[in-house]
Amino acid sequence: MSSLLITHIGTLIGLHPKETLLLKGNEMAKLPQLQDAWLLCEEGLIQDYGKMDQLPQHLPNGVKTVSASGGFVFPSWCDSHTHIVFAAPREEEFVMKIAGKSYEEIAAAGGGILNSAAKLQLATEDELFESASVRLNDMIRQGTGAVEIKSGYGLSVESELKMLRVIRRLKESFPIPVKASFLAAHAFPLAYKNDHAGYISLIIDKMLPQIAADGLADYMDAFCEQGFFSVEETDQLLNAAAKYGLRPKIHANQLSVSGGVQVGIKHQAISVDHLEATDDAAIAALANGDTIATLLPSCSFYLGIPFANARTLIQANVPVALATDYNPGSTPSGNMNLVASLGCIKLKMLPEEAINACSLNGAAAMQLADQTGSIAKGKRANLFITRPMPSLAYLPYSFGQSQIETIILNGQIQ
Ligand SMILES: N=CN[C@@H](CCC(=O)O)C(=O)O
Ligand SMILES: [Zn+2]
Repeated sequence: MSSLLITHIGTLIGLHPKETLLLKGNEMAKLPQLQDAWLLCEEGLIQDYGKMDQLPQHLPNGVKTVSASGGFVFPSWCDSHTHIVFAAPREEEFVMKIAGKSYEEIAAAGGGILNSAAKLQLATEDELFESASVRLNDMIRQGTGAVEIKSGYGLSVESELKMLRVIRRLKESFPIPVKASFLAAHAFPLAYKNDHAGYISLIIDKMLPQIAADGLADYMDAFCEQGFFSVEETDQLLNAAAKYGLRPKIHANQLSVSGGVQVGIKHQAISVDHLEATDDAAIAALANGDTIATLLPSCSFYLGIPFANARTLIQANVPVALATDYNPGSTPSGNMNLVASLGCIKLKMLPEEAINACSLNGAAAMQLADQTGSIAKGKRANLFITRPMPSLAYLPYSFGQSQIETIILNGQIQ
């Protein structure tokens, strides 16, 4: 693999020590930087960096040089919560929402997750791979350099496995780390509307053993929410997943206080995600722990539901990550730049906090913080170069616009 030297970096962002794998509390506002810098990538990894006035005399043979022309260099965004494998968009529900229908009302009318599941059953693996690839390429162009993708629009043995095989193919085909979460417990399929125990058994007895045997999932997910999966059902599912070594990353407290946070922590969840409806008991359960609160502000924005209380979580010394939740129903957007902006504008996070939440803590929410999410020697060289900007805050301030000029993955310009 070739070497790449980036010169004339206005500001190099995110220089956390390599051993820093998770940020909480006051640490979240610390984002070490270096001005007037260079950075050298070799064999796909960050080899070294320093000040421009100390540019090394001896560089690797055949090194390619690119000037950042005074722009900032950031570690790539780490998007730790997405549902980008789906068969069709749902813009008809967008129009229903404009006309005043709630997310729950649309789901009850046969829309929502079941609508996506019906369409996914008819799609081939190739079709799903092609459409998810277009989405993932768009996300990469917007600065994402690591991603988690969930199943959950299959809701049958065959279709859940189909989704997970598509995610595996994305893993094998794209130059960024991809993690897979198994989310058959996303909604009860129509056939099991009145037989919840039957669907839970299907997941535990038929899906999990095959998925584990084929190594198709890294994590277990469940939508723990009124009208979806109860705390008891989630508990049962997470117990079963633990037998296969699958740790949880779960949907908790999105539409109501569901008890999802506590059941997630009981099972050593890597992250509990959403938390738009979080109460004091959930914050107390998370306080000072290592379970990451993954907040999804573009979902709140799109659905018009409350925004999670990031400030209280940070004050309670909880590690906070931000992710897109890219999916056809509640968040048809995979733009992490917008997520960083909404983190600042709506969650009142400082730019440094939002950027850490979109990078290092996002990586931690996929157990990838040892290889990506910050600029450290030996880490994967997944980076982006921005236009020259007056300050760090300018990136989230200029919401809805991209400042990104160049994407570098594994030390190679894309
Ligand atoms: N809340 C559950 N799952 C998704 C939405 C899925 C859908 O509406 O298709 C979410 O995270 O928002
Ligand atoms: Zn989700």
